[in-house]
Amino acid sequence: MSFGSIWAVGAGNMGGAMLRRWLTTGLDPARLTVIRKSGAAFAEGVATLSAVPADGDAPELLLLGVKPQMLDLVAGPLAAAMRPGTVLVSILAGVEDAALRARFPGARIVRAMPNLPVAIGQGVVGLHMVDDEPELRAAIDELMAPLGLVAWMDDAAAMDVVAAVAGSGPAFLYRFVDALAAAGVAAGLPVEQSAELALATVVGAAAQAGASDVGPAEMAERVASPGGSTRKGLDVLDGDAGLGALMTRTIAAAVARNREMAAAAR
Ligand SMILES: NC(=O)C1=CN([C@@H]2O[C@H](COP(=O)(O)OP(=O)(O)OC[C@H]3O[C@@H](n4cnc5c(N)ncnc54)[C@H](OP(=O)(O)O)[C@@H]3O)[C@@H](O)[C@H]2O)C=CC1
Ligand SMILES: O=C(O)[C@@H]1CCC=N1
Repeated sequence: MSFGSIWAVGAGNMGGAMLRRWLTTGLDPARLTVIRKSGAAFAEGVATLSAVPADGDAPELLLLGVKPQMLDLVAGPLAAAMRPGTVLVSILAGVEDAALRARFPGARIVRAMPNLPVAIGQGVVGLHMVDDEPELRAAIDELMAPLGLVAWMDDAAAMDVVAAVAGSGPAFLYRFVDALAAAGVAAGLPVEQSAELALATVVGAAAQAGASDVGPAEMAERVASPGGSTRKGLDVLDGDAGLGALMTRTIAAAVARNREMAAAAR
């Protein structure tokens, strides 16, 4: 990895998942300092602090992983501690490049939008950088590669959509699993068995789709025998008020909230 020293400010569900994956794929814990509100130990060999050190050696890379609403609590002390040229990777939903630049003058800013499956190397990380710095881009690619699929977005506005589709996406899928299980119960399956079958079905189907050389639409066709029961179910999902309309509203609501958080940070 090209970055010698890393500070992570915030190491909760998302920041923590990224850091743990980096540690399990070879990041030397001695190069990482975690700064989190509680100061609770993060991982063996990783220095953990409860506040930004006033006189510490500024890092080469800063991973900003607090909630967007906490940005102004940490920005002042962090900006004072950073050196010109520090790379700041922000995973804050919504918060735009200009808002980060205003708070961290002199930093080289990269926005990243990850999701929780990065913990097992099967996540998605959307990336956006305003400045054209090919070397930095290559270093960020190398940093993110162990986390899963990496996708650079040219358009900054697309990051709010990436946050909804990929960042929030796992939560939407978990709801689908629960809804499938609940529907199974409503149709007569025992509660625990329905939950087990629904989860195993989604895990197996997702893994197969991921390994397939045909798209999900064709995969669905292979399940639906002509005149069979899957077609009847798909007719419901594909209807006017079906899954397409529901997902459009779901993503629109999440994107709108990301844009609200962006506005609040301006
Ligand atoms: N959760 C997700 O799936 C995704 C989240 N994100 C983004 O990640 C960011 C973090 O979200 P998430 O991990 O879910 O949130 P969490 O609440 O799980 O983690 C927040 C982290 O911030 C730390 N923190 C809070 N206040 C301070 C402070 N004043 N100084 C230093 N550290 C502080 C907390 O410390 P402590 O550990 O001590 O409590 C914690 O480590 C958000 O900006 C969100 O938009 C992006 C994509 C997906
Ligand atoms: O809910 C949130 O605000 C963040 C953004 C993407 C996933 N979690």
